[in-house]
Amino acid sequence: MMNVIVAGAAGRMGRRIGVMVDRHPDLLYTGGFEAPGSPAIGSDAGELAGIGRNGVQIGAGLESVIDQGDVIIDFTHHAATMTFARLAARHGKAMVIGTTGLTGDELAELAELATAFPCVQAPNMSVCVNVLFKLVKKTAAILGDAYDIEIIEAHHNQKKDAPSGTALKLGELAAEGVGRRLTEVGVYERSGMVGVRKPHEIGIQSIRAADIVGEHTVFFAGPGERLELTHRAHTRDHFARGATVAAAWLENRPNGLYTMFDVLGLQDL
Ligand SMILES: NC(=O)C1=CN([C@@H]2O[C@H](COP(=O)(O)OP(=O)(O)OC[C@H]3O[C@@H](n4cnc5c(N)ncnc54)[C@H](O)[C@@H]3O)[C@@H](O)[C@H]2O)C=CC1
Ligand SMILES: O=C(O)C1=N[C@H](C(=O)O)C[C@H](O)C1
Repeated sequence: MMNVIVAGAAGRMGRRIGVMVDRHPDLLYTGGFEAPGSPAIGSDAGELAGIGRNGVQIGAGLESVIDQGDVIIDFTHHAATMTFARLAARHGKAMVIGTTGLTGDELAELAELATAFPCVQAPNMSVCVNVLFKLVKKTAAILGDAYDIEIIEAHHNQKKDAPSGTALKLGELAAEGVGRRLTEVGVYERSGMVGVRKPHEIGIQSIRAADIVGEHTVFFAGPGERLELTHRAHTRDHFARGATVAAAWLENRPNGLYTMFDVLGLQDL
């Protein structure tokens, strides 16, 4: 049994994670917190999640609740995530990080910190998106440079980061499939007389509209045809369920930085 602390418990994901923790037989919702100053502080976590009062009072910041759980599930903001990871390392707590927008330096620090605690970090906790990750790298390797690769992602109009963490990971894996790095070939904006498309570019474009939960399409466009691989999320529940599966998977796990490939057993595919 793992006692769970939900970071950002009042958020879109935090509330659904509360539901999925409550449904998971090996998890117990024992702590939750929000940013200092949040109106949710002091309220009941169960009521926030819509599962009925559970007696867990929302705290102000992780330090106020860190002794209430074994694993922290974090879907907040990248700068906050790093603060939580430093605390988790100090207190030997496990962590599931779904928050996106982490910088290269933050990801490097996280890898270092994770020598002191077990952590699953993934820009997308959905089973099918992690299958898509595998398919995209293999498809890029099969089709090679004869096919232009482009990515379009669409999310709700409240999303703060762009491109999505999922789109960036799709781009990284597609680039790896053709033996390159996204940092060399990624193109994130085309506006004005941009000239003809350079060979090997991987364009990533973002749509932000209404309440779109999350959609990603990878285009492999070649002479006279194209292949489109698309994932569409219907609700946030599959992300939240994936996060709870990861939290349970971390019980008695050695320290280290893991991905959803490890959790789902996809690492060797
Ligand atoms: N990995 C995945 O499968 C998924 C990742 N995400 C990512 O999760 C993050 C959150 O997304 P949403 O829930 O839609 O955002 P949201 O804005 O609805 O929720 C974020 C919550 O975190 C809280 N928060 C911010 N700073 C905090 C701090 N210092 N301490 C405690 N709480 C703090 C906010 O008050 C808010 O309640 C984003 O980075 C998003 O890209 C979202 C869905 C799936
Ligand atoms: O902000 C969201 O909502 C989502 N963010 C993640 C991302 O940035 O990839 C995952 C999912 O697409 C939903």
